[in-house]
Amino acid sequence: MIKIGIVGGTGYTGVELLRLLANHPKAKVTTITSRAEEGVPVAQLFPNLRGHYDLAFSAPDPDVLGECDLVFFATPHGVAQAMMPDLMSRGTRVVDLSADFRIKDAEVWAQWYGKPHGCPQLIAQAVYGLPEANRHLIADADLVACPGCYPTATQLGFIPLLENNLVHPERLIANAASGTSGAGRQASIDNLLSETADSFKAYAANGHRHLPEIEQGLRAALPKGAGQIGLTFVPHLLPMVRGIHATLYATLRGNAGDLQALYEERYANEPFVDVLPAGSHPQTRSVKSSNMCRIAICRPQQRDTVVVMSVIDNLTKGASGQAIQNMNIMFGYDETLGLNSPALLP
Ligand SMILES: NC(=O)C1=CN([C@@H]2O[C@H](COP(=O)(O)OP(=O)(O)OC[C@H]3O[C@@H](n4cnc5c(N)ncnc54)[C@H](OP(=O)(O)O)[C@@H]3O)[C@@H](O)[C@H]2O)C=CC1
Ligand SMILES: CC(=O)N[C@@H](CCC(=O)OP(=O)(O)O)C(=O)O
Repeated sequence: MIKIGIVGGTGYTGVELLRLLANHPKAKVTTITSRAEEGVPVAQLFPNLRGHYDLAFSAPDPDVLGECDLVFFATPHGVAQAMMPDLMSRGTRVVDLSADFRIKDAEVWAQWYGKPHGCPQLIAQAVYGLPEANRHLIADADLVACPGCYPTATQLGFIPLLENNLVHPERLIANAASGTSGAGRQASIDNLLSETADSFKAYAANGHRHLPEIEQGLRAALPKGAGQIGLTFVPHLLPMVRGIHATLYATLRGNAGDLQALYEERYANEPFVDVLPAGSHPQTRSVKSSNMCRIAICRPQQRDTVVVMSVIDNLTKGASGQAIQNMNIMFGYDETLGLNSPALLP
C-alpha cells in the first residue's frame, strides 16, 4: 500500500481524487490539505465520502507530505512550483494536476500564465502525463505534469492523424466546450447557475492558456520535417457540470485511406480510449465520472476535411482519473486499477 498526500483537497479535482482513491486497492490517502478548512473532517465537507475517510483537512506541512510515497497537487497554478524543490529533495514523487510543469519553455509559461516560472530548474525532468503518448517515460518519472482537460480531449483526437502525417498540421481547428466544473470550485459570478443556464458562449477566443500546451503535444506527435503545428483553439462554456466535447477539424493532405481503421488500430490497446463505430456521435454523458475518452471520426461528403469528435469528463480523464492512471503506471500497478467504473447515467 502506498501512502498518498493531496495538496488542495477541497477543490473539485481534490474531491474527485478522494472519490476515486476511496476504493483503490494499493493506495491509501494519509494526508489531505486545505488552509481554509484546516481541522474540518473530510466527510463533514463532502458527505459523499462519509464512511470512507477518517481524516481531517490539515495545512500543508512539508514534513508530513515528505513521508508520502506520492503527492498529488490539486492546486492553482504556482503552488506546486513553490513546494516542489523541498518535496522532491525528500524523495517523494509528485503528480501535479496544475499547469506548473506542463510547458517545456519557461518563457512561454510566463507569457501565458502572467508571472515568471517559479521553478525552472525542474521543468526538464517533468514528464507530460498523457499515457497514450508518454507511457514509457511516466513509469520512471519522479514528477509528472498531468495534462489539462481541453488538452487531453484535443490531443487524443488529433494524434493519429498527425503521427501518420495525414493532415496539414498548420491548419488545425479545435472547437471545445466544457462544463462549469472546469473553472474550479471557487465562487465567481460567471459560474452562477443564473449566468450559465440556458446559454452557451465561447470565451478566450483570442487566446487561451491551453493553446501552447496543446500545440506542444501535437508537435511531439508530428514526424520530424512534416511541417509546423498551427492550431486555432476556441473554448466554450456549456450549461452543465461535468464534461468536455471537442470537435476537431483538419485538412487532409491527400488520400487518407481508412481513417476509422487507423484510429481503431492506434487505440486498440488503450484501456481509456474508445473509438466508436463509424457514424457515431459521442456524448459527454457516456463518459461522465469515468476515465474514458470516446472518439468518433468522419469525413463529411468524402471531402478533404476530417472531423474528429472527442469527449471526456474534465474532472476524471481530464484531471484526477488521469492523475491516478499516471500513479498506477509510476508504481508498476495495472494501469486501470481503481478506474474501471463505467460512466454514470442518466
Ligand atoms: N477543474 C477542472 O476541470 C480541472 C482543473 N485542473 C487544474 O487542477 C488544479 C485544481 O483545480 P480545481 O480543483 O478545479 O481548483 P479549485 O479552485 O476548485 O481548488 C483549489 C484547491 O487548492 C487549494 N489551494 C489554493 N491555494 C493554495 C495554496 N497557495 N497552497 C496550498 N493549497 C492551495 C485550495 O484549498 P485552500 O485554499 O483551503 O488551501 C483548494 O483545495 C488547478 O490548477 C486547475 O487548473 C486541471 C484539469 C481540469
Ligand atoms: C470552463 C473553464 O473555465 N475551464 C478552464 C480550464 C480548465 C482547467 O482547469 O485548466 P487546466 O486544465 O489547465 O488546469 C478555463 O478555461 O480556464
